[in-house]
Amino acid sequence: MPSPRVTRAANSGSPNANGRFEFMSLMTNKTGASDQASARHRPSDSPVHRKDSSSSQQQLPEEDCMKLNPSFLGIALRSLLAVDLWLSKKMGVCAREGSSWGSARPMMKLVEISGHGIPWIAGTIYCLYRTDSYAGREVILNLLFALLLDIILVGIVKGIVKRRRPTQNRMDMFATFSVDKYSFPSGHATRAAMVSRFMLNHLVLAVPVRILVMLWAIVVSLSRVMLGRHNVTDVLFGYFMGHMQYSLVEYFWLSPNTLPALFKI
Ligand SMILES: CC(C)=CCC/C(C)=C/CC/C(C)=C/COP(=O)(O)O
Repeated sequence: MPSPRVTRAANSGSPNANGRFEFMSLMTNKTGASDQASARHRPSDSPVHRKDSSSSQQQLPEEDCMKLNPSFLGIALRSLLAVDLWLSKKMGVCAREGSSWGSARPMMKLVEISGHGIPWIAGTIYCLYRTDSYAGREVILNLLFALLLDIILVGIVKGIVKRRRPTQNRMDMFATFSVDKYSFPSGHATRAAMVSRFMLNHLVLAVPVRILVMLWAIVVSLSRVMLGRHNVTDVLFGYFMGHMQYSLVEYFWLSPNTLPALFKI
């Protein structure tokens, strides 16, 4: 004889202490535990597929987790974004002449020019023209390839992401493309990371010069946030992307065999 509790639940469909309807336990009693497990996996028996499941209380815990995860990710991303904006604003100490480190703004703009694409590309073409050694020409040609690749890849990502520059930024940068109204990723950070790694791996440099090259890359990247041009995440991603670009250049290294005409001296 069924217990009064089960009979009442079967008739009324009222929820138990867990908010789960008692007819679930009734099904277990009739068919056994293994049947309950298989019933869970039958789409037609699943609360999600049941036409009359108007209440979200009927959903199984696993499904609740699947629903909560995206919102958890959303909250995490929104929190990261809030920290990013707050930190970037705090670090933008040279964003204006009147900012706390406003007097350092002209020096930061010189650092900005030192990582700009035009001096790097023009300087590399000049060195390519002046170099008469075979090995030197190979290295410089690959540096030129790296710089052009950097401009293209950064332009593509900026055009896809379309993240606006921080509100504290003054758009007074020299020689920009239309995509440079966007801030993600920082083109200066990608270039600084890529060029510094390139120089450290392909030029024979004394230790103090190697340290200077590393410091230059870090200062150029840091200056993007200090000038208010970028958020911290734009620069961090840019630095990472610069390293990835360097690996790409190594992979597709142009040799005298690939471009023989350019190596005729
Ligand atoms: C030969 C050639 C196509 C040169 C173009 C060089 C050029 C105008 C690069 C843009 C450099 C720039 C302003 C990048 C923006 O850097 P962010 O760090 O502000 O993203």
